[in-house]
Amino acid sequence: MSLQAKNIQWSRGGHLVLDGITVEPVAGETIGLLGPNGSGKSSLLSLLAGIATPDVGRILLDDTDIRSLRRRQVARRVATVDQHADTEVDITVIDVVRLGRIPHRGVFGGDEAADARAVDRALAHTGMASNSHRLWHTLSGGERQRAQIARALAQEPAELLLDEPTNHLDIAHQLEILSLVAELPLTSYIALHDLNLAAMFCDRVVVLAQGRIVAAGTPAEVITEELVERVYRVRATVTLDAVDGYPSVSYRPGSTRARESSIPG
Ligand SMILES: Nc1ncnc2c1ncn2[C@@H]1O[C@H](COP(=O)(O)OP(=O)(O)OP(=O)(O)O)[C@@H](O)[C@H]1O
Repeated sequence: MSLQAKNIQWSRGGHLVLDGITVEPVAGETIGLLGPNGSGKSSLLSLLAGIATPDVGRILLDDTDIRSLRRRQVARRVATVDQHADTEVDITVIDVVRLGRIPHRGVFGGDEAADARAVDRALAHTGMASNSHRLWHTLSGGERQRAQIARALAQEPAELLLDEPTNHLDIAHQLEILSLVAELPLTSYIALHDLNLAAMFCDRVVVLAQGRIVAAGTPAEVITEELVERVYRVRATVTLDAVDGYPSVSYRPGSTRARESSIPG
């Protein structure tokens, strides 16, 4: 159940962006979308969010094709945090978080008490309650990212889609944001470039290359030296963490990029 992609194909400008994509998370799982630049991670997220529509295949929200749902119905279930989630308008954190309640408002307004409770819960969950009246331009990158996640949580979604949520964050904030997301009782899809962070925080990972799935499974099954070389053309040593058992990647100088890609088509 949950939010699933079934045999998706999607082209843009005559270019096959995604082909034969099936991802079927169990409710509550954190799914890492991995793959080189241009492999299709953001495109898949936009299809899962219902922002774009596949040419072939279906995006199912539980058992319902997302195409048959109204925008507002989807937004009540699926929240997104974009790579470039930012605002030029200098509003306060709490006003940003309140935007998450828009899908819950009807023509005659919404339930103000429920809105306030959801906003308070989202601020508390992301550790932003004490920052709620700060102006956007005074926030650090990590605080802005937390505010955007709070806005998504105020939506009270069952599914959360995040496109490189750790971009531009220092390592402490990367760990903090991903711990926060992984602990949420939601189904999450996270596009990530950092294989070590994906290994630490994702229940399962899906690796895309040239718009196709080239590997999928638990991080320990998927993130191997062979995979890193085949997909990224980079030599690496992969060891299993002695305490937690997840794979840990150390890169070795001297990539293998010069060789022709052998990614299966
Ligand atoms: N609207 C579009 N028109 C033409 N090509 C597109 C369009 N959207 C995506 N693409 C192409 O689809 C491919 C996948 O892009 P996408 O942004 O999904 O990859 P990505 O894995 O998220 O990349 P990155 O890691 O660089 O963010 C790229 O080759 C991109 O140029």
